[in-house]
Amino acid sequence: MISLENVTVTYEKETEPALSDLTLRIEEGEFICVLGRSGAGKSTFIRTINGLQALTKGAVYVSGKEVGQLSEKETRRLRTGMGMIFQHFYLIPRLTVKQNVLTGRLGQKKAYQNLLGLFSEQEIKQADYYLQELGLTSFADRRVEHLSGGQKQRVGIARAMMQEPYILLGDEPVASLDPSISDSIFRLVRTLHEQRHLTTIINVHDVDLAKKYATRILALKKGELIFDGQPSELSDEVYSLIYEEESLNNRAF
Ligand SMILES: Nc1ncnc2c1ncn2[C@@H]1O[C@H](COP(=O)(O)OP(=O)(O)OP(=O)(O)O)[C@@H](O)[C@H]1O
Repeated sequence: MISLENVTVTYEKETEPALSDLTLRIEEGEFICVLGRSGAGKSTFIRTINGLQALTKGAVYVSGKEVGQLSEKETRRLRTGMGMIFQHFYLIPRLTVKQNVLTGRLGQKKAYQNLLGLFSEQEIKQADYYLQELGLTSFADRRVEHLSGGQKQRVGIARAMMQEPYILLGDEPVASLDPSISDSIFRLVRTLHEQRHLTTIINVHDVDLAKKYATRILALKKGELIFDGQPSELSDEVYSLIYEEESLNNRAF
């Protein structure tokens, strides 16, 4: 359902590509974790899927359509179908938990409805449903600036689910959270993934989380795909390859 064909991204003024000739297919309903050292290309990879990243070469297809060739309207529809969760949550601090969750619907509404903050009864019911699913009902009227990191990420997930996405993308969603909270966030995401057959693609630093929750692991190193396999296939050798330091000889001083 998602395919990348020879995708290369080289940022302006950079000599090395951030993604180098990536070709792979992701099927509906997979739970993918993307591993790699800092700067390996994980965020760039996620952005190629939701069309936020211009490609230097190659093409990305989602549901058979080439992402870079969509009209504005089609791009908006594509993004509505993709929920995103982020390391820094990107919530609106002064709004309540429930108001933040409701903003997940804004992409599907007309501008005047957004301006007036109009939500239908059905949307409010849906927000209540996700608040409950994510254990946030008792926080619904609290401003998000007063929540803990784990609670904020649960709001982020509920907001993403309000889009009724068929793809969930996560860019280091647990990087600022402690290990037990990170595990509970992954458990929630895995449950939503299973209930809704969500295709889920998440960047993560923690290899144990990837092994515990993913159905498939990808690893990037300097923009190249160096591992694509089942969690059980991620051996110590592969692990070392992903995370080894560059040798001093190869380092530019
Ligand atoms: N806007 C940009 N302009 C120039 N170079 C960039 C830009 N964004 C990323 N890069 C470079 O591209 C490479 C890949 O970056 P990317 O953010 O995709 O990696 P990452 O694996 O997500 O890293 P991290 O785990 O630190 O978030 C890095 O060398 C980075 O410095």
